[in-house]
Amino acid sequence: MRWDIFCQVIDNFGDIGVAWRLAADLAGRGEQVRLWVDDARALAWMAPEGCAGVQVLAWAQALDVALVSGLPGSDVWVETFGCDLPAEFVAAGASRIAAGIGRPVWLNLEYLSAEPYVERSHALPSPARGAPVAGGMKWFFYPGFTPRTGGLLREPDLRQRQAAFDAPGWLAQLRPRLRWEPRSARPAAAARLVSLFCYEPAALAALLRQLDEAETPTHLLVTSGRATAAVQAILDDQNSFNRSINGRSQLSISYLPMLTQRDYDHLLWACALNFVRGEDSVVRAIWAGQPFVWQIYPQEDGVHHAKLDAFLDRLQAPASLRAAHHAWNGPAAGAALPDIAQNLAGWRQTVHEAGAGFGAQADLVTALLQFVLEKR
Ligand SMILES: Cc1cn([C@H]2C[C@H](O)[C@@H](COP(=O)(O)OP(=O)(O)O[C@H]3O[C@@H](C)[C@H](O)[C@@H](O)[C@H]3O)O2)c(=O)[nH]c1=O
Repeated sequence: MRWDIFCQVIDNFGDIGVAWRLAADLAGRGEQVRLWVDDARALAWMAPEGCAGVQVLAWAQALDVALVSGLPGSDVWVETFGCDLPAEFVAAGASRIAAGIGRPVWLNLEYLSAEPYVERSHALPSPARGAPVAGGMKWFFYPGFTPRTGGLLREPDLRQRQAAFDAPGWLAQLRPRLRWEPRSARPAAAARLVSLFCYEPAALAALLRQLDEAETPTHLLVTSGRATAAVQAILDDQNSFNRSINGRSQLSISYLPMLTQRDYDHLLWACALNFVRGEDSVVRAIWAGQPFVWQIYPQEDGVHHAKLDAFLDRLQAPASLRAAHHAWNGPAAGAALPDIAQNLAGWRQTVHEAGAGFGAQADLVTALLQFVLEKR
């Protein structure tokens, strides 16, 4: 089938990250995908090699009815995260339908949540704005953690790639690309690797302090962008610097370049603990099977706290892992960060068991293909 996937970049990398992963997964299964995006800049580092079967187009091109009318028609329209399809694109599709040339299935791929409403809302229709198009219906497709949802993105070859992964070899080629933070300890060969992808968590200084004062060395691999800026802001602030990096000097810090999406997976597989954020990387952390702490995308009205708790319930997280998440996501005066070294083995077990359960369910693209075939 041919797919038109639309993506509007609001902020950060999750919109384009999810849209790209979906497009590439579909193409990997033989589907033809046009990905329309209003800001494709992140793809230059996320997926520099592109993907056979995925054509990236500028959103602005979809406003050109003549251009769209000249393209081959498609079988499925996907608007990611409620971005409305351009009226011009819908109009071009409507004339095609009026001429009896196909009728696309129109979907809205929603945000990921473990909350109960997802099972209730998944696969519900709603009257589409371009009513005569697509049978007048647009379908809500919700990713999720249970069989009554649309599932989680997981490429069919993921397990194989993971099993063949050579962590020491991958880390050796990464090393020359790292930028060492001179205010931290020198990287120790035997250090535990921890990756950090976050916004500005209130407990970041506490984490640095704990790792620095631990019994054993840690090498913190800090992702490019906000995580790097957040760590540097703590180190630059003399007060919190003194409070954070003043112990046994067990913590070394390196800054990563922007990694490709594939290499970000490799990072998660290579580390003994991953701090992840947003929608896409938390799913990748689950598949990595290593313990993780998730910083959920904060929403102004605070509704993300309920969303976080629903996720922790779904994970069957033990009290220590819940406390870690509450400290990591909490307000400045929130819960204390539990001792990581003491809890790591238990957290690994939790992630392992939850991942096995989620992995036994149909993945999102499998579910999506089946859904589209039913609605055609
Ligand atoms: C750090 C890093 C990330 N990535 C990728 C992994 C993911 O696909 C993507 C990051 O996306 P996320 O994990 O979702 O986190 P994010 O915080 O960047 O994106 C957020 O965007 C908001 C608009 C959404 O509402 C949030 O739910 C969330 O998705 O970037 C790389 O490819 N290379 C890297 O070096």
